[in-house]
Amino acid sequence: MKKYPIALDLEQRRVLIVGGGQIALRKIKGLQETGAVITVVAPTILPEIGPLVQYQRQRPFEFKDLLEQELIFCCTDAPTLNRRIAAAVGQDQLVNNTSDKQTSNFYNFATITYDEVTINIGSDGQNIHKVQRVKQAIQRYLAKL
Ligand SMILES: C[C@@]1(CC(=O)O)c2cc3[nH]c(cc4nc(cc5[nH]c(cc(n2)[C@H]1CCC(=O)O)[C@@](C)(CC(=O)O)[C@@H]5CCC(=O)O)C(CC(=O)O)=C4CCC(=O)O)c(CCC(=O)O)c3CC(=O)O
Ligand SMILES: NC(=O)C1=CN([C@@H]2O[C@H](COP(=O)(O)OP(=O)(O)OC[C@H]3O[C@@H](n4cnc5c(N)ncnc54)[C@H](O)[C@@H]3O)[C@@H](O)[C@H]2O)C=CC1
Repeated sequence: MKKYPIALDLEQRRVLIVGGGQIALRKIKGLQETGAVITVVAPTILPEIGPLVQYQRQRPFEFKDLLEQELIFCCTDAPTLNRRIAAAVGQDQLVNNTSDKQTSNFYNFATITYDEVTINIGSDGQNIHKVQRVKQAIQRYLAKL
């Protein structure tokens, strides 16, 4: 099914990141300056993550962590757990399972910021490698303007 691209206003919205490794860090970096209120839950959390989030719960995920969260990223290195979390979200919650796109109800774009213009590149989850090649080609083009 085709996906519908939108730009979300996340100011004061609650975002949960399950997992505290490299992929979690990438998603958290993408959330900077959106005004989102970010909670991370994981037994081990990269030290770089601390200054970038509002709340850290240094322990394994519990299902009650989902309560009142609006956007959820499953970023653990346990694909079965990521899938169980994605399956447990409510109808009004958005979930991105980084280890199984079939269970996500949204994806992230690769983004280029060019002054006030944002260029979002995506493939509806079809081909991340092509997305990265196109991003590089656009960056080379913009560098020449
Ligand atoms: C479905 C999706 C789920 C989601 O939303 O997370 C997804 C899935 C997968 N990614 C994989 C690999 C990598 N993804 C990245 C990076 C990014 N991936 C992002 C999005 C998405 N990736 C969503 C689809 C977006 C769309 O196409 O519409 C970006 C755009 C946004 C973000 O995640 O923040 C960010 C770009 C940052 C930038 O360049 O700007 C890197 C690079 C790195 O980690 O440094 C690698 C290592 C690549 C390598 O090996 O070089 C694999 C394994 C593939 C394989 O090995 O074959 C899968 C699984 C699969 O495709 O099934
Ligand atoms: N969407 C994408 O672009 C990509 C997704 N991935 C997926 O992301 C996953 C994570 O990758 P990395 O961040 O590199 O792994 P990592 O090893 O750096 O981090 C894993 C994190 O999961 C946490 N974790 C483990 N069990 C947990 C539990 N019960 N509750 C809460 N947190 C728990 C760990 O404490 C750690 O913080 C990979 O296994 C893979 O499935 C990997 C590459 C690209």
